[in-house]
Amino acid sequence: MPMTIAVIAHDEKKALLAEWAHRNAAALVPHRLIGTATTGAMIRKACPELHLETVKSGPLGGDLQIGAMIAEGAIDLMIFFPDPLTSMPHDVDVKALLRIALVYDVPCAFNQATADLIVGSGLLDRHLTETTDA
Ligand SMILES: O=C(CO)COP(=O)(O)O
Repeated sequence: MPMTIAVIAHDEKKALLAEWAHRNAAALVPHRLIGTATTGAMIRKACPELHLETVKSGPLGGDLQIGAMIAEGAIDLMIFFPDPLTSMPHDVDVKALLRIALVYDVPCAFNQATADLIVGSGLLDRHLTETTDA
């Protein structure tokens, strides 16, 4: 089955995430991506072939929408490149997203190195061969 993968980045890291998605487009294309609005728009521009839907922008509730999807069991993997050097008006939402991802044990990558390890592990490809009733 395809995975549902949340893709989120703060402004300073958006180009990095778009570049990562472009570099890993072949592995990502069979899966469903859910991005916060601005991150999603940048990824869509870099890789139009990806199946990407968007929620609201992070500061307008997008992090919380993705958090709610995590609570519902609808997110299999989260790739989130946060900016650790800039204060955010929606810091509490970012914290809530991280907390709920930990509560539900969602596999997460917070930088390019870890995102590469996850793709390199074959997790995305393995998931495709799994069936719902397996
Ligand atoms: O703010 C974000 C994550 O906290 C991301 O939101 P945008 O992708 O809309 O910038």
